[in-house]
Amino acid sequence: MSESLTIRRPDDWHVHLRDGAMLEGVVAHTARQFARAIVMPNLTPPVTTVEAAEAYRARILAAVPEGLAFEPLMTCYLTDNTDPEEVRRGFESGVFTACKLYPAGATTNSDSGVTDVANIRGVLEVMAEIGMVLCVHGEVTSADIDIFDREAVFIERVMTPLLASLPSLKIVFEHITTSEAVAFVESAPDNVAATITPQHLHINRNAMLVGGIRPHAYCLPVAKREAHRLALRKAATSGSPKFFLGTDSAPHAREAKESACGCAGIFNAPYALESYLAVFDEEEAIAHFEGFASLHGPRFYGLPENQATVAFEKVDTPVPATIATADTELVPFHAGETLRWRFAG
Ligand SMILES: NC(=O)N[C@@H](CC(=O)O)C(=O)O
Ligand SMILES: [Zn+2]
Ligand SMILES: [Zn+2]
Repeated sequence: MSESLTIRRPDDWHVHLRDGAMLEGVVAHTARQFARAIVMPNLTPPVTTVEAAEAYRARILAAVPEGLAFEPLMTCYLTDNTDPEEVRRGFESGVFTACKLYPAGATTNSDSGVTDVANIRGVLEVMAEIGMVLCVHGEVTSADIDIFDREAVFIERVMTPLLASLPSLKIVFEHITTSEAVAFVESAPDNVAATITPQHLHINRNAMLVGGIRPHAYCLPVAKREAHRLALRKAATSGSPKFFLGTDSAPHAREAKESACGCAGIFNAPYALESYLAVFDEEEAIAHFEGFASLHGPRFYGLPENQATVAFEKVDTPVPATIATADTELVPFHAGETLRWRFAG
C-alpha cells in the first residue's frame, strides 16, 4: 500500500484562465483540483465592469467539463477611472469577489492598470467599508528600478503607505517572491495576507538563467535568489494563516514563450497540487498542507470551507513535456520531471 493523504478540497486564490480556445484548453486542469478559484481579469480588453465579469463567468462555466463542480470567483480589474459604485454594486450582487490592482505596465495585459494608487482612493475607501479584498501585483514599474528589486521597492513606496492610510483594507499581496514580502506580511495586521506560487517555492533565478535561458521558468515577479526561495518555503509551510495557495498559473502558447521577447507566465495548473505537496513533504510539513491549500484562503476571504475532500497517493507521477490545446501546445511547469505524489481526486 502506498502512503496516502486526504484533505479538504483546496481552492486556488490566483489563476489566469484566459478566454476562447485557451480557456477551453486549460480550465479543466484547475476545475479538477480546486473547488473555487479567484480568476484574474487581465483579458484583452480587461474585465472592468459587472456586466463583463458576469459574461466571463458564464464563458468559464460553459467551458468546465460536465461533472466537475467548480466555482469561478470573479475579480474587477482596476483602472485610473474605476467607478467606486460599480465595485460596490458588483460586490453586493455577488459578481465580484475581489478587485485586482495591476500597476500600469507591471505585467501581462496591465497597460490599462493603475498609474498611481491616489487615482483609486475612492474605490479603496469603498472596499475598506464593505470588506472587499484587494489583490495586488506588487511591483513598481519605474525604469530606474532593477527588475529583481521591484517587489521590495513596492513595499516601501506603495504597500506601507497604503496600509498606513487605510488600515482596515483587506489586502492579498499576491505571488510573493522575496524575504522582504514575507517579513512585511508577517508583521502586518490580520487583514494582510499573501499567496505563494509553486514555482517560487521550487526555483530560484538560476533555474531560469544557468546553462541557457529557459523561457518556461520566466514569470513575473521574476524568481529571485535562493535565500528568498528558502524564506518563501518557510512561510508557506509554517502553518501561519497569512499564507495561502495561489498558483498564478499563466498559460501562454509555446511559441509566445519561446521567442526573442518571451511572455511572462508559468503554466502550472495541471500538476499544481502535486507540486505544492512536494514542497510540504520535503520540508516535513505535510501536517500544514491542508491549512495552506484549503483553510487559510477561505478564512481570509470570509467564505465557507469546502465540504468535499481530495486524496493524494505517494506514487511517481511523470509530467509530460507538453500539453495540447485546440490550437497550440503548452509547456507545463515541471515538464519532463517526475513528481513524488499523485492527485487521486
Ligand atoms: N505571472 C505572470 O508572469 N504572468 C501573468 C500576469 C501576472 O500574474 O503578473 C499573466 O497573465 O501571464
Ligand atoms: Zn501578477
Ligand atoms: Zn497572475
